[in-house]
Amino acid sequence: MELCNAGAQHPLAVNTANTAPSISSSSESSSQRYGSTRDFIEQSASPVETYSGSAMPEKTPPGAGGCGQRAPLLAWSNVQYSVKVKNKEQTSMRTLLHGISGEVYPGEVVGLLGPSGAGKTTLLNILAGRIEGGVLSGQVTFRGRRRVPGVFKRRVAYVEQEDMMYPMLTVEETIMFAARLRLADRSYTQLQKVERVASIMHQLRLSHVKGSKIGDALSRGVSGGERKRVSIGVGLVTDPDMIVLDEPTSGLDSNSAEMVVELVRDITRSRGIASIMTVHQPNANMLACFDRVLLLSQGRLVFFGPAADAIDYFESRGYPCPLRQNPADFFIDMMSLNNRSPQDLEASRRRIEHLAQSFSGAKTAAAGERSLSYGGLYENQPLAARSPAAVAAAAGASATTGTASTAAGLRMNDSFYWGAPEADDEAPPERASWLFELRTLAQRDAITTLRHFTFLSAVGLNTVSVLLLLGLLFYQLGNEVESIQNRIGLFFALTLNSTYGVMSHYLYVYYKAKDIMLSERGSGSYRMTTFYIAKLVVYLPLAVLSSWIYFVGIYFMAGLQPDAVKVFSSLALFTVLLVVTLAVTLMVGSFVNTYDLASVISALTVTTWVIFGGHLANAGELLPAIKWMQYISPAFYVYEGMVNTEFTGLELHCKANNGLCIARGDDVIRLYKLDQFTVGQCAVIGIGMALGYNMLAYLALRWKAKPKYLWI
Ligand SMILES: Nc1ncnc2c1ncn2[C@@H]1O[C@H](COP(=O)(O)OP(=O)(O)OP(=O)(O)O)[C@@H](O)[C@H]1O
Repeated sequence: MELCNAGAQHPLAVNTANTAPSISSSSESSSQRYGSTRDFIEQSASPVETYSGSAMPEKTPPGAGGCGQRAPLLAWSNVQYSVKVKNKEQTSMRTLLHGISGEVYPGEVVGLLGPSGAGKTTLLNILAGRIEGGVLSGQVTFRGRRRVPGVFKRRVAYVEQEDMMYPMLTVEETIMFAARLRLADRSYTQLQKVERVASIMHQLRLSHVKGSKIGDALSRGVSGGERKRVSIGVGLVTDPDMIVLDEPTSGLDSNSAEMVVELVRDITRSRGIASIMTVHQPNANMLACFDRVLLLSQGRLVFFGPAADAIDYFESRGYPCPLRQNPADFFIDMMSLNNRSPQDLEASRRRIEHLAQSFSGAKTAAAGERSLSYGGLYENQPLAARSPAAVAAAAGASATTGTASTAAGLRMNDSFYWGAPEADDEAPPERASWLFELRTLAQRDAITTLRHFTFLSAVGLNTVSVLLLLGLLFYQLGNEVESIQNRIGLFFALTLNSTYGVMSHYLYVYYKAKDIMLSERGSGSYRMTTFYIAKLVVYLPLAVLSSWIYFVGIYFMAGLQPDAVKVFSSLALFTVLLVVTLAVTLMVGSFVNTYDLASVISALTVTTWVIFGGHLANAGELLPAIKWMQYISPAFYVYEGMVNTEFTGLELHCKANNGLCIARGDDVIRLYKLDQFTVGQCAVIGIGMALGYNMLAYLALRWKAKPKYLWI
């Protein structure tokens, strides 16, 4: 593939060198004085090491005849973003971005640089279609047209700062599952997916660790740099048009950080896609990987152009870069507020204001002289052709043909721009079939759950300890009248443990999975129905089997009625309670944003169920005002059903001298007022609750997980 833009002349180079005399006069001296730094940046843009694997096709922008008619892949103009902030008792709007414009071309890497709090992540999120809340204005176009959210999010890979991946999956499994979920099973064979994953691992230099686990703070896995590359690999499986990376180097040592940035540059060039990334403090090698840098300070655009030109530009504004200082550090110093003293703060404020206004002025001047630094004819040219002469010629041509441009210089409706809209441009890429997606998610959940050692240990420990504790506490109850209390107590203990046990274990794993889902959901990776049902498919058998083990064991250790119908009835009722509890766990987990709050709410829910479950207070003696709570407690129906099953037909032995004697189990049921519903009715109500709570859990998930991003 022909690479067009390496070391290209850029709009700002035109601005600084040709539109303002003061700049052009200083540019020569600056290149002499800072020749080494500038040369270094330009020369460090090393040739691209491409991978010629066939699994990832190269991109040819529609409507563009290769490099001859380049147009921005993504263009943004006058982007303004404000949020509501509370200051003591007053609420006011704070503007985080002030009318930012720019564009990124296929094959180009743009670095967003600026001091902390400059608005880099905010701008990146807006460009990636991931901004929530606040007031957003301006215009962003993708391939010359307004973004269609469903299409855009599947054509753009967003690599978050936090790597959201399952720590127990291997590198290969992580990328493979992403491929299986994001590539339609009708369009790609398994072999093609395997080839694509291999190609991505090769390109990202991950092949040697493909069998290593991702790992996390608790379990050792691949290194930070490798993990970041896996995140990038996950984004690449759909063969996106653009990669957006938020701080891909954060937390990495300089070697790993450089490698990540270099790989992004190589992939960008070799695949002809575009990349935008925020980087906190790049070293000179990393800076050299950016075709252009967008410098932000206090939400204002300070510079946008090749890094090498930024040195000239800063000098032309009276801020020369000291010899041998890392230019990125210099830019960030120049753009940072200096809080050391009120005077320093004021001086730094004035400097930032000056830089932002100068750049805005340079752009306006450039636009006035028709060199069109943003949008306009210029963008239809290959970057290499953007010499001042070429630009001037193009501007002249524009004048004669009367080409229209918008106020921001973007020619959104020009068919020359990206060619006529293609039918499939607006259609989201085909997705995996529902069943295939469910199978893949269930498989991934099964692997991650079964490899979750802490979780499995907790479940196993709970099963064994409950079996031993309750089995020994209620060992061989017999049929004496005293066994009434023990039988009732045993069913209460079983109800209590099944609910608390399931909630505490599954809420935790669900939160981990939900965090990853929310991140994957942003890319439209899969449907909510498949995500939810996969959870049930994996969690339910595990919860049921582990609980059955202690239930059956305790049943026979306690010597409850060994009648097969009674055993199965009690087991069925117990299972219904497990299903309802899991559904409520998923409902609370879906609805509540934080695990801490969810665990408090779920503990409160279970406690309420148990209090109104018919054991602690006589079911018939409750105040009418709170009696209804009994009827919304699944524990009440299951407890009543199990007590009914056990005591029906039970003959009890009364001691001769004991004045009080209840000889028939049926009388016990009446005494405790647990005869409001038959066993069958308890089961049906329990099943109804299971279905209802599952439905509510799914709706809560849909509602909470639905992205509420702002689009312009
Ligand atoms: N939703 C919000 N409400 C209020 N203030 C916000 C919100 N989002 C961001 N900010 C503020 O806007 C400014 C820019 O934030 P942003 O995260 O974009 O900066 P940044 O340049 O990425 O910083 P860093 O390099 O430290 O991550 C910061 O001062 C931040 O506190």
